[in-house]
Amino acid sequence: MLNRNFFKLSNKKFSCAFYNTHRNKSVKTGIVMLNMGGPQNNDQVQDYLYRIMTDTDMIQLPLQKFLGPFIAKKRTPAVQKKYNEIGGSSPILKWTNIQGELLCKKLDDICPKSAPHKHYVAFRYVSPFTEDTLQQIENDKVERIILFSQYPQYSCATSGSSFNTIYSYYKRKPFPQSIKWSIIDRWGTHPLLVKTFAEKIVDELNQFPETIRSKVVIIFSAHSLPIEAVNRGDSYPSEVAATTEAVMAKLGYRNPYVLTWQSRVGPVSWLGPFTDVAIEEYVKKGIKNFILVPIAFVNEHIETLHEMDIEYCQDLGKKVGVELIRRVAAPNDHPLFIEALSDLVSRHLCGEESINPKFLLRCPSCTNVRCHESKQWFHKLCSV
Ligand SMILES: C=CC1=C(C)c2cc3[nH]c(cc4nc(cc5[nH]c(cc1n2)c(C)c5CCC(=O)O)C(CCC(=O)O)=C4C)c(C)c3C=C
Ligand code: FES
Ligand SMILES: [Fe+2]
Repeated sequence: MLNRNFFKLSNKKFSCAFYNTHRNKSVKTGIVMLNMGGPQNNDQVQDYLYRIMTDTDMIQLPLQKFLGPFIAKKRTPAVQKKYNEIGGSSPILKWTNIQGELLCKKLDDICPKSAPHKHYVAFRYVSPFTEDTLQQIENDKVERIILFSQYPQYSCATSGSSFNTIYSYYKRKPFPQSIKWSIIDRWGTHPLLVKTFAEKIVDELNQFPETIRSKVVIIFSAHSLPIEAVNRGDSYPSEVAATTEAVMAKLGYRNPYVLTWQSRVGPVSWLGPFTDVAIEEYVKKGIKNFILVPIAFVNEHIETLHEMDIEYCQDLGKKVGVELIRRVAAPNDHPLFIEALSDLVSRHLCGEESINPKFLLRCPSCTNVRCHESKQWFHKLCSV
């Protein structure tokens, strides 16, 4: 039997204080920070790419068992070179640990009854792997777990793959019945996340001469998705657009803006318009001042530090004749962003939310059996 009570959906709004005074024993709470992760050194790059390119939740390729490893191997030297150019490793682990520590410190203050809170990093394609982290949580005898996707916008390729991995892990081994579970699957329009981006954009806008400031084009750029996934009904494109609109609303729509897509990989069609093409085409149209905003990831990574900073701002900007282009930093350890994280988690701890009904609905054209089984499994967890 699974422990399901915690998942009952409730419209009741409890304050943390109310909740805490009605609990008679402290709980030790694990915040599981789900993400794809990035290689810590050159030696990890090929395995990392292999795991991505053979993950059928992430991408579906013809003859994937052969083509996936082939692309991974072929891509390895170029990707190693990129990581070398940004310091030799992906900063995702470093930032996730900083964010987790700041988050738990805040939670210990605002929700003392569920303290001590401890963050766990659960990566999909590199250590610390999700499976090892789940085992660690059991070893630590954690009483309560918040599964917290670190992708603000939900995609079956990213967040979905992480949740499916948790399902697959427990399909193979006994489920720890004593643990209470809660899920944060998406949060792309959280007011404090939106405010974080808006403040960072204003900081960058202020670096432009006043005479051109209002004309600077804000390019919101997110990792692209294969067209096949878009047509299947993956909600990521609309959720990224929702974040973009919320940020622009916060800024009073003061500048022209556009949403574009970057980082296409492998021989499939990807959602456009592409960020590099947009920059080039706007310059041709006489628009030469830009701010780039990485809107779909919460910490620096290869795509901000290499693709945006080096390939777009530096190399492409020079080649096509950009006047000024600046990149907004990822949320990282911005205090407002840490507030956003702690607000999201504390709502779960206080019983206001446990799972989002949208999480249980598959894409209209999903044929992935693992999605079906995984959603059913999470649904059982939710219904008593
Ligand atoms: C193979 C298909 C891929 C899909 C679909 C995809 C979607 C997707 N990815 C992110 C966020 C990130 N991806 C990152 C790296 C990365 N992504 C893919 C492939 C797909 N991503 C590869 C092969 C790689 C490795 C790098 C490369 O070969 O270029 C990263 C960076 C990690 C780091 O180490 O810094 C992020 C972040 C999102 C949000 C997304 C959307 C649905
Ligand atoms: S691909 Fe979206 S639910 Fe399966
Ligand atoms: Fe990616």
